[in-house]
Amino acid sequence: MAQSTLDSMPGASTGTVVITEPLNFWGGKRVKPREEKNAEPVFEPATGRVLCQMVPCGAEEVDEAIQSAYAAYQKWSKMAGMERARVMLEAARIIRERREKIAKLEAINNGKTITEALVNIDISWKSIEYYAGLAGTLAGQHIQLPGGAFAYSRREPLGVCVGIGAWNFPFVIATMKSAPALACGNAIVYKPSPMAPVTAVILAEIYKEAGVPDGLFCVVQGGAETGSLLCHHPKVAKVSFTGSVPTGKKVMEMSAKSVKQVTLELGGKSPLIIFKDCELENAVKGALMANFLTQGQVCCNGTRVFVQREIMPQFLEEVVKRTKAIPVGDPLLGSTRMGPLISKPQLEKVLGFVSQAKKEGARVLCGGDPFVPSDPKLKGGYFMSPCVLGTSNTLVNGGTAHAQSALFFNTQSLSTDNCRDDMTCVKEEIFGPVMSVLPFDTEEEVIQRANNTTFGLASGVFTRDISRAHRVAASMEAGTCFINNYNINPIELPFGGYKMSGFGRENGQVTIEYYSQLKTVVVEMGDVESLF
Ligand SMILES: NC(=O)c1ccc[n+]([C@@H]2O[C@H](COP(=O)([O-])OP(=O)(O)OC[C@H]3O[C@@H](n4cnc5c(N)ncnc54)[C@H](O)[C@@H]3O)[C@@H](O)[C@H]2O)c1
Ligand SMILES: O=CCc1c[nH]cn1
Repeated sequence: MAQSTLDSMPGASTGTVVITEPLNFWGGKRVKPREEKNAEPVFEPATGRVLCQMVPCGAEEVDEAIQSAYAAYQKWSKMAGMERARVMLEAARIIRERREKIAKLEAINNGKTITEALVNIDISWKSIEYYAGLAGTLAGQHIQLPGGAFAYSRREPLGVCVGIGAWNFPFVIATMKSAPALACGNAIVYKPSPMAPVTAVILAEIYKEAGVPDGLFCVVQGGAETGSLLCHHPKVAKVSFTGSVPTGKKVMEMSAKSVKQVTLELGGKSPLIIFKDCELENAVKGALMANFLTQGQVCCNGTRVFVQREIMPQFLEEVVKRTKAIPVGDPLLGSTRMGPLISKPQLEKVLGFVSQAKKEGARVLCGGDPFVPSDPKLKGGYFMSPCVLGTSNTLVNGGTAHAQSALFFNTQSLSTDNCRDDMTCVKEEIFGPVMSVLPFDTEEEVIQRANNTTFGLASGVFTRDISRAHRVAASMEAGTCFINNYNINPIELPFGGYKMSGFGRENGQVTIEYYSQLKTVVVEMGDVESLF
């Protein structure tokens, strides 16, 4: 049974898959929902068809999963790091071997293109390999004390951790949380997003096949209520959350009641700053990578694109030309570069942001409309054309933008900048394929404007001036700054937010700190000197 969903993948095409197997996993096996009455349909975004039913877990099921994780933790935490590493490496190997099938299922459930889904699955097995490599290195310190006494510290796991994930990177988020957690000797109960529930259970089966104790990686399905049960459970030591700021605040509040450790990976509205001395073609490519991966549904996207005024016309001409050329359509075709958004409400929300932007004075330079692919089976899908919002007087009235630059950008009185910092589309996270382009004049000004947000997940700068690049990177109030590229997030690099984009880190060595704790052991070698 474990393999049947994946086994149907090689021949599967968009609009053909229906999943009926249970999506919960604990005690080493898939578990049927106790009652089906609260089942929610999960849609295939490319077609609008029902892919499966997601049945939320109630209190008893959550408790069963956590008890099973706790039992597994008792065994796993006593194993040496090298022994854990061996099992994890086997899990990474199995994922690598099945990468095409898992990627296909991910693309069907999420709508991201198969090309991106394959990259995501590769990040996932690399994450497990990376933390397997660190598992054997976990160690404490020896500290000599006066009189022959000494102390040592032990790096110990936390216990049962909970992972709560967003829908945009379902398999990646499940591995990014479980890999460091397991390397440190913890067990983890993972709740995927109710909109993307199908691949977390595949990961659970793979860990089991690789040899983890039954219960070590559990999957409970559900939405807010199930998430809240997890955050309140007394046997849970830590909650690692990926999602929106409003939900993150709730998770923190609930976890505070029993003083659970928390990692929050939240949303963003990141700035990408393009100076006039940049290599323009790379800057344009960077802006597209910063905005349109996974249909723009990426937390660290650089959606506020600040372009130095002198190069705005050339930049816009090129960025609009390339955006218009993005092939939108069937996510399972190798030639597609943009699939559907995750859901109908998300599509409507994003289109609503575009309408609002127009009302507030922005000009749609391209896209921003519902898109109906020519393939009849995709008629019910949640597609839209990728959108660039910019300045009204570029690329209009015929003539090239370049020719118009003297008129509209070099003469103060004629410059009409329709994307402004106070617009909704520039202030709020849209989470769709919408790029807002804003002009700027000086470095000092753009740094101030870039940081003028409550978010702080990522940032980027394109310039050939090496000193400026590092000066700007140091000034950004954000967890990451990309210089002359964007959205490069290999597993070795710490990832996380400043300000309201969250705290704690995922990826990189530092994440070991967030899934372990130090115990100090003090050893007396002589007699006790008592004051009493
Ligand atoms: N920083 C990062 O690494 C990162 C990565 C991916 C997505 N995100 C962010 O996630 C958001 C999009 O994802 P989303 O729409 O799934 O976010 P969301 O906050 O709506 O949901 C995230 C998860 O929280 C669960 N949840 C909802 N209410 C809950 C509650 N009261 N208690 C416990 N759990 C609850 C959901 O079921 C889901 O699993 C965006 O803001 C995006 O920027 C951040
Ligand atoms: O949506 C965010 C995706 C991401 C990239 N690296 C870590 N999370």
